[in-house]
Amino acid sequence: MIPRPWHPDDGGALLTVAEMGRADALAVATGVPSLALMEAAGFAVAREIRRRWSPRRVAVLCGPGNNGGDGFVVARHLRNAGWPVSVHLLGDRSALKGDAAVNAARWTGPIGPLDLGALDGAALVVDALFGAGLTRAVEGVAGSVLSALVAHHGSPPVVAVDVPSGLDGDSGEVWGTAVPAALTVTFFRPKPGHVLGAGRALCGDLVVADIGIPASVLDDIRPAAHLNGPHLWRLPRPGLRDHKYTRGHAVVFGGATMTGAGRLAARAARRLGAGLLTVAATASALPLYAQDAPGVLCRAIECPDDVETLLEDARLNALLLGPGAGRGPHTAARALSVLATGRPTVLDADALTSFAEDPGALFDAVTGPVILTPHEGEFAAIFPDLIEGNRLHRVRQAARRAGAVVLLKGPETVVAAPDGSAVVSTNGPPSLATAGSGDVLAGAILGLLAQGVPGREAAAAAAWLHGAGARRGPPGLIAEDLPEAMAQAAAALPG
Ligand SMILES: NC(=O)C1=CN([C@@H]2O[C@H](COP(=O)(O)OP(=O)(O)OC[C@H]3O[C@@H](n4cnc5c(N)ncnc54)[C@H](O)[C@@H]3O)[C@@H](O)[C@H]2O)[C@H](O)CC1
Ligand SMILES: [K+]
Repeated sequence: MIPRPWHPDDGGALLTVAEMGRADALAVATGVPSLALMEAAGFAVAREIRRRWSPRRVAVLCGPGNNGGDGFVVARHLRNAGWPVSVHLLGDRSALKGDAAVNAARWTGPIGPLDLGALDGAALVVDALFGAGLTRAVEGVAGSVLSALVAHHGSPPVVAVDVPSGLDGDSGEVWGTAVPAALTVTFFRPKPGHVLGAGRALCGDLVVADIGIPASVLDDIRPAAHLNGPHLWRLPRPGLRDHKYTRGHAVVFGGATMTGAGRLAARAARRLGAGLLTVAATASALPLYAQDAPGVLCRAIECPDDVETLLEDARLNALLLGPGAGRGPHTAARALSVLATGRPTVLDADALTSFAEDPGALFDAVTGPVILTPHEGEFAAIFPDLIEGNRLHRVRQAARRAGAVVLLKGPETVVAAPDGSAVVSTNGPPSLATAGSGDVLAGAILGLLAQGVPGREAAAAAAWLHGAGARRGPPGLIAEDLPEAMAQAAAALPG
């Protein structure tokens, strides 16, 4: 039975290169010969090729390590199926070791050198040059071949073994040059680099093949990163005995002039199930909030004392500050008052940038469950030393430093918790890049917090529903469409 190709919505663990190496070793320790793993890997790549293309001239480019070893297995299976196959090796055959050497010996055809001539007449190229072992930019003749393949713009199509050569499997960043693949076949579980940054586009179709590594190895590895999906969290479902007072009472601190952001957040919180929603804003702005949604409660706050009085009400169990708040000391001061309650709190937008001069003041004030929801610019404002490099590492470090869940928005939204666990969300379509989309996301998290969903799960679930809701919407999606679309996506989930 050919396994259904893995789809990003399948979710599941993301294994770093090191974790994948441990999975390999644990599998071997359970009695699975490493040679069997290589055979299964190469067989899977050949199988996926044969599923997609009719027989044609294939050039298999083999590197000096086990990625190259996989390539020899691919070549053997394609030739056994009657395909015309040529193999081109980087480096000397005598330098091959272990399973790669065994499979080079099992290849009974000629082994040519890796050079630009290897591509002549090829109607398909198998990239088995470098995989998990890549440690630096590919140079020399291999670099020239990669550059030539890049220049060919996918003609002939390239099939990458494990990862496209040149791609860092952990970060999705490129070491110098990397070849865009029409198809990437990886093994056991995807790597962060398959779903982050440049890696997402470079991989083309991603197939995650089962090569015989028992899933039980994950119990030992305990992977820190997961692809987001409904299996990671549970949405609250109101029961027969529930009523508005049992489904939480959320508060949106609304802007005095920019009221749109607060209104979107309030709508999202209610659509995600908050029982009661109070908008706290200046008296002059309240009519705008009230007329927008009759179901919203309004509370005038004109000064810090009014905020303190409001927060004395312990029924207000989830708080959001930031959308439309305006950047400055007044917003920072209000954020500190909100954080002092220790109640589940979402800080977004200006509630983050207002601490740009002193991020430590924000982090020191975090005592309860707090979720920060910056986009890249707001992230840079409060984590100025974490703006370069591996996205997963950056957000993890930020979460640890802040002692809060950090959700960094982008084409791949990353949610990290202070304990190092992280979730990558890749289901958000480009249509989410529209004004107000972030306000809706912050409000959705608030709505789930109000119903008792823990911070990390609330952020992950909201991020996933944000993408799923947007994908249900029209291409010309506007933020106003999102709360209801997200509620529909939530309703469509089983259980
Ligand atoms: N369960 C598994 O993980 C399986 C993995 N398989 C395949 O094995 C490769 C990883 O093999 P490895 O030998 O560790 O590394 P590579 O083949 O990716 O790299 C070869 C070798 O190249 C050297 N090197 C690194 N960077 C450069 C560079 N820029 N220029 C030149 N040389 C470089 C370095 O010494 C590397 O060791 C994995 O991707 C899978 O395809 C198993 O076959 C199946 C199970
Ligand atoms: K490769």
